[in-house]
Parts: sequence; structure tokens; C-alpha cells
Amino acid sequence: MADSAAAAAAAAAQPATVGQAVIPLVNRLQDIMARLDGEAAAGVELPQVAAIGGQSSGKSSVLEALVGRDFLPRGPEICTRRPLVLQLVRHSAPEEWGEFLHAPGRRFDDFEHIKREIQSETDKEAGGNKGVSDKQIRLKIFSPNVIDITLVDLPGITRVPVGDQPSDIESRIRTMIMQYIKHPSCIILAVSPANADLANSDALQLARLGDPDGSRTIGVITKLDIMDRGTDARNFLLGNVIPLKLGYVGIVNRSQEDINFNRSIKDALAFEEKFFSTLPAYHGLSQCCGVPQLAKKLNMILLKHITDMLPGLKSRINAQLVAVAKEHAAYGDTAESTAGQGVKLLNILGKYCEAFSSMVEGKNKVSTDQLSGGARIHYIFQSIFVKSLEEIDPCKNISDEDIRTSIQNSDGPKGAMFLPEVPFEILVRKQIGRLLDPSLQCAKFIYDELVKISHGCLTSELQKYPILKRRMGESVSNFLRDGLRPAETMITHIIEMEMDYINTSHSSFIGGSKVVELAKHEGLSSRGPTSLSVHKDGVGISSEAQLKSSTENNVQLKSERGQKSRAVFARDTSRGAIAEKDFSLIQMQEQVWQVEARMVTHLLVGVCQACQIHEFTASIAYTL
Ligand SMILES: Nc1nc2c(ncn2[C@@H]2O[C@H](COP(=O)(O)OP(=O)(O)OP(=O)(O)O)[C@@H](O)[C@H]2O)c(=O)[nH]1
Repeated sequence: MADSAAAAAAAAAQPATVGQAVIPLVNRLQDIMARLDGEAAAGVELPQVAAIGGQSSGKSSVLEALVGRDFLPRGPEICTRRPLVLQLVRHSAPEEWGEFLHAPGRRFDDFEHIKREIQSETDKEAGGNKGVSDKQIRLKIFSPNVIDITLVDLPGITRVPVGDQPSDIESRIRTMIMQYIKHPSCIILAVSPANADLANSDALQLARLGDPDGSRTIGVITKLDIMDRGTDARNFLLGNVIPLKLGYVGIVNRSQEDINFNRSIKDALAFEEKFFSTLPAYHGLSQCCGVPQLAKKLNMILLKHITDMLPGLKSRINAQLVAVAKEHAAYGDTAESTAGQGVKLLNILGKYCEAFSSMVEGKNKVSTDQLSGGARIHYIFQSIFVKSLEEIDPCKNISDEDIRTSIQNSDGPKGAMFLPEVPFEILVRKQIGRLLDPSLQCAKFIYDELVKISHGCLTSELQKYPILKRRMGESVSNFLRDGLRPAETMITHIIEMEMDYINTSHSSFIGGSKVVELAKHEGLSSRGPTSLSVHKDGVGISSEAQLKSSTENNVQLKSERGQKSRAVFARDTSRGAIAEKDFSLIQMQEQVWQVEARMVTHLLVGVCQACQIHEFTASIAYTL
């Protein structure tokens, strides 16, 4: 590619030393900016060159001639259907190759492969039937024969939709082109074919919209070789028809026939040179004719553009540098030894633990807006959890029929002398099982609250160390999650234990249960001196006399109970003995639930306390 126009232009660019120094510098800056986030890079717009024009005006051919290699899809139909951002990187080694952003690490040494890759990527995004997409293809070409420059090949303006193109294809392509050329840092190559009406050139019209004062538009006139016989573009090239501050360059690219016959770029450049030197119409216009002149002009404009931009760029970078240095200084002595950094890390972890504990214990600055930290945990236990337990109706889904069936099932074929406990246990066990969900839910709420607390700790200090912050976040949430799992297992075990052993021989059990009444109804209790009774703490066997007195006790108890139980009792008094059963069951359930609630509470408080201790510092330090 030693013959490339770009190489010639690079060598010819004046002053060469400035060009050699400034353009690579800007390219390095471009690479750095590309790695920064949008906000940081926003202040530093670096120049790129965009080729615009009507469809098949010769844009890709111009860019190819500038690069000096045959690698872009070209043809009489629409070829460029996605913006191609082409970064030319000059290097000292003799090899030339390309790399696509979408295929990192893959080196394309064969330029035919590059062409095929562009075509297949285009088809992938825009379909195989002439569709157009605004999604960029980004390609880097490394070569010793190019100047460091970024070129953008854009789809050509078209009016009549073909293939899969939408009906508004023209306005879509115009909008896409404007996205590039509206930036003050964009140098516009307005490509117009000489065999069409130059005065109505799409490229020049659009360029005027993007660059109204024409300070960054170069007019490129292609296809000078196939103009109507007897006509020439001299007046245009001189700027007599549509003046442009940066002027025009006339080009003769390879024709479709040349492409079909694989005519080399070297031959094409030689043909072009001969064309301009032999045609009298272009005599005296050597400074604005030919691809090498375009490359040279481009280079000089680019240099001027960069030189104009540099003072502003420098002051913006300096301002950012001062801001970054200030932020840097706020981090303290960065030249600390590894041990010193370790101490700092431990300090941060220590402070984090203190902040966490303070938030749980309520020693942090008190917010008046909403409950937080330990207070919120207390609220979850005392209000949310208790309410969710209270909302469970202990007699729900137990009908008289269920009880009767349970009693009969437990009797088997013989019938029973005494009222069996089994049906009671079966029924109660089922009801105790309903405590599991709200208890697990409570554990989850506490876990969520602890995670929230962990996010609120040391936010300003950790802001300076985003990686540390992220790693600590991961470690703390792992730690909390590890605490949640055994807590859930324990809660499940406790409920299962309660279900497994129901203390029916508790002394304070009283009779008069629905089970008893139903048993009586079934003729069971009359057969023996005792009967099964359900009491607030379990189930017991009572004599008839005890049964009578315990019924009185129940009345006494009834008056001591809370609103809800009274309501249940009142509701059920009409059902006589059934109410006694309900009442007793409620009593017993509540007793169990209180025990449950206490145990679950202790368990979860244990989780909280586990989080307050500094145990997780070790895991964080280990992770780091
Ligand atoms: N004879 C002649 N043919 C040219 C010239 N420039 C381009 N062509 C031919 O015009 C056709 C279109 O060229 P491209 O370079 O693909 O044009 P384009 O503007 O990139 O096309 P799209 O991207 O599809 O809009 C090809 O067949 C080229 O060979 C020229 O200066 N002379």
C-alpha cells in the first residue's frame, strides 16, 4: 500500500512535524476518551471525517482510495446500509490488518475477508434485502501507509424505497446523516457525482444544513470520467457555481467495470493522474484534482481543525485534571505501603461495622421521616409479624363434619370407650402449620431490612472507593443471606416440633370442648366417667364434675379474653358447646403462637445480633 494516496498525503502534509505529532496525539486521546464514560468524554469532541451524498455517488470509492485498499462493498445498487466507522491507525511495522469492534481479538489480514465481514454484519442487522440500519460497524485498519484519521462511510440518500426499506427511508437516512455531520468536530466530505446535476446535489444541500457557514465541508466531485461529452466540472471545482470555503476536489474512481476486472488502486490512481493531466479543462487545477490532493487537503484541514481545537481542549482537560487531582487528594496519601493500605482498609471496615451496629441499635442520626434501622426491625416484629399471626383464624377450615369424621376415623371398626386424642391432634397440627408462612415472611422482612441498612452505611466514605464498595456490598449480602438460610431452617424446625408434640396433659386444660360435646352426641362420654377436654394449654381428661366446673371456668376465662375471642365466643354461643371448642382452641392456639412468636423473635434478633458483630469484616477482608 506504499502507493496509497493517504501515505502520499501523510508525507506531503505541511508542516509534517506538526502532523506527525498532533494527529497521533489526537488518536491516542480518542482511544482514552472511548474508555471514559459519556460524561467525562462529553467535553472533548475529536474530529472525524464523514462521507455523505446520494446513493452510488461514489462515497465508498473515495474512502477506499484514501485508505489505498480494496475492502468496502461497492456497486451500482445500495451497498452502504450501516454507518461504517473506520479508524485508520498508522504504525511502523510492514503488516496491514483490520480489527472489528464486534469481533475483539480477531485479526483480519485479508482485506477480502474484511469486505465479507462488513457485508455479513450489514445483513445481520439490516437484513439481506436492501434494509438500512443506523447501528454502527466499527473497524480499525492498522497500516504503515495511512494517516491517523477516523473516516465514516454513511448510507447514501435515496428517495424511492426498494426491498425492505420503509416508506420514509429518505427522511430516516437524512436524520442518520445529520447525527454525524451536526457535530462541530465533523469534517464533511460532500460527495456529488459529476454525471448528475451538481447544482441540485443532495450532498451539498445536506452539508449546508449541518454546516451552515461551510467551514468544515469539502466538496468532492466524482465520476468526472463519465460526464456528458462536451461538459466538464471546471467551474464547479473553482467554486464558481456553489462556493465552499474549503473548496472542491475532483476525483476519478474505479468504474464498475474496473471493479469487475479487479483493477488495482495503483492502476486507478495512475489512470486518474493521466486523466487530469491530459484533459485541457482541468489544466491549472492540479491542487484540486485527484485522490492524493484530497488526502493532502484533508490532512491539512484536519491539522488546522485540531490546532484550532487544541487550546479549548487543553483548558477543558486541565479543568478536569484539577478536579480529578482534588478528588485524588481527598483520598489521602496514595503512596502508602501495602501495610498502610491494610490499616486503612481495616479502619474503613471497622467504621462500617460501627455504622451498621449504630443503625441497628438506633444510635445513628435520628431521621424524622420514616422508621429505619433497629426501629424498623422492632416494628416488623411487633406490628407486622404479630398482626400477620392475629389475622390467622385458628378455626378456619375446621367444620363440625371434619371433627366428626376425624373422631370416627380414629375409632376404627370397634368404636371407642373413651374420647380419643388423635383427632384433636390432627386438627390442631394442621392449624399450627399455618404459622410457618408468616414466620418465614417475617424473617425475610428482617433480612431485607438488614440489607437496606448495609446499603446505607458509610455511603459517603465508600463513594471514593467504588470497587471496595461493590465488594463489600457483595460480601455483606452473602453474609446476611448465609444467616437467613439457617434462620429459616430453625423456624421451620420449631414449628415442626410444636406440631409433633401437643401437650394435652397440661393442668390448666378445661373441658367443655366441641370434641367432648360431639363425643357426647355420639354417645361416647356417657360410657365413661371421664371425657376429653380442650383447654387453653392443651387437652386433658376430666371427670363429669370437673367438666361442669371447667365450663364455669371457661365463662370466667371468657371475660378475661380479648376482644377478638369474645367476639368469637359471642358469635358462637348460639351454637352452644361448639363455642366452647372454638374458644378453647383459640386459647390454646394463642398460647402456642405466643411461644412461637417469642422463639421466632429471638431467633431473628439473633440474626440481627450476628450482623452487628464484626464477624463479616473477616469475610470482606478475605474477599478483597
Ligand atoms: N466511472 C466511474 N465510476 C465510479 C466513480 N466513482 C464511483 N463509481 C462507481 O459507482 C458505483 C457506486 O460507487 P460506490 O463507491 O459504491 O458509491 P457509494 O456512494 O458508496 O454507494 P452507496 O453506499 O451504495 O450509496 C460503483 O459501481 C463505482 O465503481 C468514478 O469516479 N468513475
